[in-house]
Amino acid sequence: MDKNMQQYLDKAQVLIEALPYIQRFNRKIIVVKYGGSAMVDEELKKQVIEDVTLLKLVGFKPIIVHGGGKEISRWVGKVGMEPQFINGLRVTDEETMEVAEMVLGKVNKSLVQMVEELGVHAIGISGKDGGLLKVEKKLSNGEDIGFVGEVRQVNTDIIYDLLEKDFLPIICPVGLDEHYNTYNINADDAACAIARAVKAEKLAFLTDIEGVYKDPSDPSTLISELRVREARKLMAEGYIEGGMLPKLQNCIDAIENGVSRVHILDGRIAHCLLLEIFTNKGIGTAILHGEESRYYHGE
Ligand SMILES: Nc1ncnc2c1ncn2[C@@H]1O[C@H](COP(=O)(O)OP(=O)(O)O)[C@@H](O)[C@H]1O
Ligand SMILES: CC(=O)N[C@@H](CCC(=O)OP(=O)(O)O)C(=O)O
Repeated sequence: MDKNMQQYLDKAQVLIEALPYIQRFNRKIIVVKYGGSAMVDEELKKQVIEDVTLLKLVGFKPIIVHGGGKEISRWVGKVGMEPQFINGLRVTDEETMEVAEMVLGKVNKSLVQMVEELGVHAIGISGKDGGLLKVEKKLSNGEDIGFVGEVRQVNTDIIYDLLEKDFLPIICPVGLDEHYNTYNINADDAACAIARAVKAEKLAFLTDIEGVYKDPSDPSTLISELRVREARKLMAEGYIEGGMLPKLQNCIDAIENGVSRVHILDGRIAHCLLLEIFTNKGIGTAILHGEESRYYHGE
């Protein structure tokens, strides 16, 4: 067989291998939390958007919930303020809230634009639209950190309507409280609340690190399968810091509340989403409820 023919056959084989996964996830909701840390490289950003668009085109129902923490910090710095975080959450005064909402709105529409360019219709909304995310003030260990919201209610109607009309929803983490004040929501919190509310088949957090390390200073301690009780232990013992704290808390929350599969993936790896969904490579960290394996039965 000539070399060209072999290459075509290899490509066909890849598609055939994807078949059981396409069947498994057909019409299923997959929430992709796309973090600001994994948005800094334009080429990678394009690949993430291509992956999500492909998921949509093969019959899944992806929803993107995005962050933009790095970009917000850059703009907060530009207006002469110092970004401040407590336990991975941004201390958000009125001025910071204004900057955050502007930046998140811009990120939102840039993602919409990229999906549209690929020929799929996306609708970008914030948690304010259609009463999507109703919040209460969130405290950090009892401390007031400003306009930081905890999601109390998700209006799933708007999400289902968009999915039914075949739009790809792209959601930014800003919400309203009962008095219609604007709140900044950690994007991991928003993604988890949405995944729970729609009972997503999968929630994937795309970030800028391989996954969860037992010891963040030693990459050989990457954990492939992390059980809820181990995750709690790691947090209690202080192995989890910064932005990984809300992420892991949300992973636990999601897996304990009806989301079937929860993963932390390295958004710096080209096409990490496709690799995770369509192959048995086992990249990143899978958060598991009990003793089950991250690999589907029979694989
Ligand atoms: N034990 C740990 N394992 C992996 N990452 C950790 C750990 N502890 C802290 N981190 C930090 O968490 C960061 C990911 O959180 P964050 O920067 O908020 O990402 P995102 O913007 O994608 O939400 C990593 O870049 C890493 O520096
Ligand atoms: C309250 C809070 O921390 N809000 C986050 C919202 C954006 C976000 O979460 O972005 P990443 O996913 O890129 O970290 C912030 O202001 O940075």
